[in-house]
Amino acid sequence: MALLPVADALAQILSGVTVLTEEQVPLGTARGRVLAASLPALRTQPGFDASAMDGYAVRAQDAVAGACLTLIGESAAGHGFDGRLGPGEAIRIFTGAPVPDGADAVVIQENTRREGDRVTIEMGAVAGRNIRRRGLDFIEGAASLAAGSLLGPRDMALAAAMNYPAVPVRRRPKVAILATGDELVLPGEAVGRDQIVTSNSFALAALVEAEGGEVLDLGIAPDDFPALEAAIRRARDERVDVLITIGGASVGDHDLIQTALTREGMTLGFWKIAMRPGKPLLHGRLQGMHILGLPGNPVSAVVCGILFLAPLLRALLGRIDAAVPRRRAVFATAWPANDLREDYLRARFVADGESGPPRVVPSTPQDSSLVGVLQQADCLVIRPPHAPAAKAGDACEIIDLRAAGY
Ligand SMILES: Nc1nc2c(c(=O)[nH]1)N[C@H]1C(S)=C(S)[C@@H](COP(=O)(O)OP(=O)(O)OC[C@H]3O[C@@H](n4cnc5c(N)ncnc54)[C@H](O)[C@@H]3O)O[C@H]1N2
Ligand code: MOO
Repeated sequence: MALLPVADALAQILSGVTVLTEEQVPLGTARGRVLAASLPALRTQPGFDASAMDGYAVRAQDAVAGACLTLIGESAAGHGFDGRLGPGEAIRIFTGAPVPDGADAVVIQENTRREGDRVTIEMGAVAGRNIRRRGLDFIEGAASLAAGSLLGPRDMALAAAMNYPAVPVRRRPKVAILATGDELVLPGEAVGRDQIVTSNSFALAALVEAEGGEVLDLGIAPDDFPALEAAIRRARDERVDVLITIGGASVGDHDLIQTALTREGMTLGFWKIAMRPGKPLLHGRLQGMHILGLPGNPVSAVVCGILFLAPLLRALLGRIDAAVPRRRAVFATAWPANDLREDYLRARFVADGESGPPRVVPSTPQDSSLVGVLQQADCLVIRPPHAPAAKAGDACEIIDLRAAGY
């Protein structure tokens, strides 16, 4: 059976996505959430012409160098001056305070000399100088935050300044994670002679949380149908949006996950893709659930998580930037030709101080069981199917794992 190309597998997963419903959350809890609607400004900022400096509000035509003006009052932030500035007059003003009617410039106090209620201008004023015009920042009604954006600290500042006490965001996707295998124990448990510690469940839970999802941890199921089917039913009963299974996806006698999922009602989308690591990836739907059956090898599970689970979660959240970003790099060493599977090589950047695209060295060995190599990697080098042998200096495409926060 021909293996499905990586791009087709991703397109198939994303084609079945319905964006999640929206909910209102208090602004203070909205960091990391995805906006469900664009937010127009609810006010104009600044709402009045405001001083950018501490000094004196003046009429520029009066405040020439050497002029002596009469001080008639004060305008402070939160306490503006009620009257109007007349010819030959000045008003003491502070940063953020409303510029009084009649004034058209602010002279900073370092450029003046003050004696009682007299202010001598030492450097002439320029009309408009040191004044932030009303609406300089944003205007009421103008759309400033786009639907589908992920709210970070700077977005929070703008939403607050625009006067939103709460914002409409997408519901968090709920993701069940099921590790499978008789050999698995949890970190800290006694590890028998034939056993290993589950690592994938932790990587994938972290990935789900980093992408704004909520994890339902289904723990570890042994390689038997009753246990697997009970876990699948639990995910279905909890109405999760995505069920991730780890392991048991290949062709061995103990690889039961596809049969268990099918028995529980899954409609298979695809199984086996032209990718290394990640060949036995499985995708299907069971009622409302998206199902991703990830291979058990730790690198395969994590790379499939980055390539397929992250975009799936972003699509469910309606994110504008659903694709995992790729960038150009160059090989710092030679690398052999590729076969029919699209390869995602764990690689490190060469810190040689040179400018230009990053130079990368694929790690050796590339075995998909190596958690240590994966953790040390800076990026994944993408090798298209049948890519010819590369020599040092040849261009390549990478996923920058560190920049992506993975
Ligand atoms: N005859 C063939 N054998 C295999 C093929 C194939 O095409 N023909 N594909 C290989 C590829 S590629 C992969 S990838 C693996 C995937 O196998 P499974 O998805 O069935 O995974 P398991 O056999 O259950 O486990 C593989 C490996 O990973 C370890 N593992 C499993 N779960 C975890 C976990 N939660 N944390 C850490 N490590 C885990 C498990 O102990 C095994 O060592 O199949 C190849 N075989
Ligand atoms: O594709 Mo498997 O994922 O090479 O190790």
